[in-house]
Amino acid sequence: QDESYDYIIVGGGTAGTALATRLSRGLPKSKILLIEAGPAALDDLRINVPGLRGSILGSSLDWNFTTVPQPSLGGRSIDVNRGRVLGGSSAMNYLCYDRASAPEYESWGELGSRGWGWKTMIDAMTKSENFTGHDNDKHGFTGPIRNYYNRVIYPVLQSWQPAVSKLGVNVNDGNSMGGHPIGVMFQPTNIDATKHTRSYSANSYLPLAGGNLVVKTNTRVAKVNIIKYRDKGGSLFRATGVTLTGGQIITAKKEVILSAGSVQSPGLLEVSGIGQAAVLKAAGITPLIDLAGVGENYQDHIRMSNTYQLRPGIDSFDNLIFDSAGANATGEMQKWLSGERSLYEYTTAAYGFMNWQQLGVDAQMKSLARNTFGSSANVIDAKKLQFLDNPRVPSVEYIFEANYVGASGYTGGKFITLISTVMHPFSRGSVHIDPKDPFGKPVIDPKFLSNPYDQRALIEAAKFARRIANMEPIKSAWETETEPGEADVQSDKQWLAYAKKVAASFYHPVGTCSMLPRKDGGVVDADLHVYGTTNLRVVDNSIIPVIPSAHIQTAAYGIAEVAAASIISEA
Ligand SMILES: Cc1cc2nc3c(=O)[nH]c(=O)nc-3n(C[C@H](O)[C@H](O)[C@H](O)COP(=O)(O)OP(=O)(O)OC[C@H]3O[C@@H](n4cnc5c(N)ncnc54)[C@H](O)[C@@H]3O)c2cc1C
Repeated sequence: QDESYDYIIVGGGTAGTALATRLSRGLPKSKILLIEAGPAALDDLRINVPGLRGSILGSSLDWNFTTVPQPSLGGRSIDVNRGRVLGGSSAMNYLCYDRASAPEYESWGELGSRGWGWKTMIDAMTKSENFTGHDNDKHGFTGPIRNYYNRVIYPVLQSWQPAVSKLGVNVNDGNSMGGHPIGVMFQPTNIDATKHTRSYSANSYLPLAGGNLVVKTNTRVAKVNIIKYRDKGGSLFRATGVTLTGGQIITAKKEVILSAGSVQSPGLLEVSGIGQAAVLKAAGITPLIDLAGVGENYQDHIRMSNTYQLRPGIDSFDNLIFDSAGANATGEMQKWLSGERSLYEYTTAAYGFMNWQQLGVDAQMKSLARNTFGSSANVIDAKKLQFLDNPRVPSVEYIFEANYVGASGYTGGKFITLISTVMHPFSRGSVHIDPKDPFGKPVIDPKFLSNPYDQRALIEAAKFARRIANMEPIKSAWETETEPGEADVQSDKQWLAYAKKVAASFYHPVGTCSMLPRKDGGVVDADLHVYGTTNLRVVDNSIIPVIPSAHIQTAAYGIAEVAAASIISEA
């Protein structure tokens, strides 16, 4: 006999798990099903120990996607890691917990989605937050996701604010979470202050769920089942449920909600008959709704690193990552396991969010952007041009790490790394089903560095990172720039060649089921309903129309909170 539920949520990731929890509490009489392709891994130390962040990349808990070869990156294919586990990418991420500038969330409403904006998102993001600590910043204190400022800070990181501020950049400590991220600062991390474990959707939202939520793990949805029916206004489509990869059909009496993330929600729409007719036909799928935006508008942050070998006697986190069987690492792990203060609590702490004025290249970056995109008819390009005129909106992010995060591989020693990331690259790519294997890995083409602005932005950011590294007190901490190397890379031509060789994703794909008017490439409306359907929504980071200048887990939780409140109020 077929199973049936009121609401089916596809994807037990960051947003999906948060949404399922809230719906179960807000709609206690409804039966809710959350389906996750990966396992529950609530006791997995690689997830729970903050300092082991990154260690499930490439494992069976990672979907291990890659892009198609990127012509502007010398034909390299770039890894696209995504969590395949209950909690999704919130189980795999690097625990950076922050928010973008207010005008960026405001832009969602300005682009045509009524009700969305800074107020909506800050209320929702703080609803999901449970901050431990004292500062004057904007926080939530009663939500499920716990966070604090790292209590383990390597001494070398204390050189960050003094060095960067010598270049004229404002210090913004304890004041960057309320829509004003510009400056140099420490930021929080999503660690539970009581146990010093990662706080993520599976261990922080899900325990709050009601008994009316059923969670199926290790269960993959093949497609959404959709029927056509006639309404007074014409044809509309209705989701009746889902088909699992084994062929089982599960019925949804009220709604199906896709929360499979920016890389997989578009493909689920496509195999279900919603997307560009040409893409669907090539894969042998009968188009039901010809929706041009599905899988388009793929935006991601692009980054590169400058690495510096430390002088003898200056400590770093390296041996805890690269010599995890060594005496220091095993001793620190033992401390963590017995609840003592441990270096394995360390995560990213020191950040900088800057505009081009602060880097001293404002006029040239604006004119390059205008010359390249000034006549673009695309609304996202136009919004990014506006951001360049607003000094509140960061164009570059820096992370200052007390360990090696380079491209050529760790070969021993102690390091600091400056990671430079472009916040609003103009490259917009796509993700679609593979016509030869529609249920297999998607075809991902972010079009990284495919325009002169993005190229220039990355190299100006990395050049400024070198200037920072050469300011005291950072300069006294290191003896050699190992990547890219001052002897090898000096001219802009050399910087660009190096960027093409090493640039990578910062794991923030968005936009592939954008919340925009349909005419502008939208896939969902302001209620997150897929255009042409009555009861099929997308609730995850794929709906974000313009990539924000932040790490984006807070947005995923915020989107889930907004969606939950609206679904509950409509029921
Ligand atoms: C390596 C890495 C590091 C990151 N670091 C940070 C950071 O430090 N700070 C930050 O803010 N953000 C970070 N991010 C980004 C952030 O974590 C993600 O943007 C966010 O978690 C995405 O949430 P989501 O709900 O959109 O998707 P996800 O959390 O990825 O959830 C999608 C879920 O759907 C499941 N799924 C997919 N297809 C199916 C199917 N057919 N059937 C059933 N289930 C399915 C997946 O297994 C997954 O669990 C990082 C991301 C990665 C990958």
